[in-house]
Amino acid sequence: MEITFEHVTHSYDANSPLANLGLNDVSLTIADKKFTAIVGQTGSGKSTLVRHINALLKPTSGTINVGGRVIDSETNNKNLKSLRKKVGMVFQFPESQLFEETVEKDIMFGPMNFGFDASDAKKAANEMIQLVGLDESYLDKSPFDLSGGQMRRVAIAGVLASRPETIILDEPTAGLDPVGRHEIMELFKELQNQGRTIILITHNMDDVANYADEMAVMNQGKLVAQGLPSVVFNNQQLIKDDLLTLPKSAQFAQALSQKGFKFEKLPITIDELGTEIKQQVNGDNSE
Ligand SMILES: Nc1ncnc2c1ncn2[C@@H]1O[C@H](COP(=O)(O)OP(=O)(O)OP(=O)(O)O)[C@@H](O)[C@H]1O
Repeated sequence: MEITFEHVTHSYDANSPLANLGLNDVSLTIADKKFTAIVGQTGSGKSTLVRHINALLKPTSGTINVGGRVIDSETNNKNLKSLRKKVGMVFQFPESQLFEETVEKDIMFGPMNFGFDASDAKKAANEMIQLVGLDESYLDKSPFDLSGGQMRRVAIAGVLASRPETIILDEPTAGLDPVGRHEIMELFKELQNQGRTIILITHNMDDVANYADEMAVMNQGKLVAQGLPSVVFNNQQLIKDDLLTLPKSAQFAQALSQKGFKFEKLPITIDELGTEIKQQVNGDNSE
């Protein structure tokens, strides 16, 4: 589903549309079926931006077009179910929203709310628990008997169970250990491979470099850059202005530049860095 923001401004001050701007005249297209990362310093407007996609927030001015559904300041709260079924949102620390007695009931809650009948919701719970890397035996457990990482997976399964076309992830791996983070990121990539649109808010630039097709950089409510990660991470001005930090491979390449290595373009993943170093070392040897 393509998502387009046109001149979207959001003021958190109900009395003054020009004060406390969470978003300031943002125009942006998020491509269908791609993996798009939204980055920016804390308070730059990332969460405010994505909360407009399922109309949790309405723009003060401007419009958002979500696969043909237009959201503007006049959008009525009453008819949002079909939109919210299509756009699943995993909030920061989603496990804090678990509340049912069993994992199964928790995962079924979303689909039931969106009109699935009980047997379809049960089937979805069964599929999704496995998709997030837990076996069926977890379905009968209390969510509160699980580890933090397991609870996170259950909460994600609950969002996936309604089979949204677009999945918005607001720092979904915050607080997870590196192995847990890797597994969850691989799951999101797999969901994209199955045809979903993935939108990820993150502070982890390695995840952006490794998984995203496109990235958008926010600062003070404005969109300051958008494009391929390999291009955006090579925008020196963004780095200089402290609007973006580099993935580790690019940082390492920068350090190597001080030791005589030359990079026309900073490599942003370990694979790219490895290839560059190999070429340069082999090149030196053959001289
Ligand atoms: N409910 C709210 N009421 C008033 N101001 C808010 C509210 N939520 C966010 N803001 C303000 O809007 C701006 C953007 O906040 P937002 O949460 O969208 O940033 P963010 O980039 O997601 O930050 P973080 O990385 O810390 O999650 C900030 O200045 C913030 O203080």
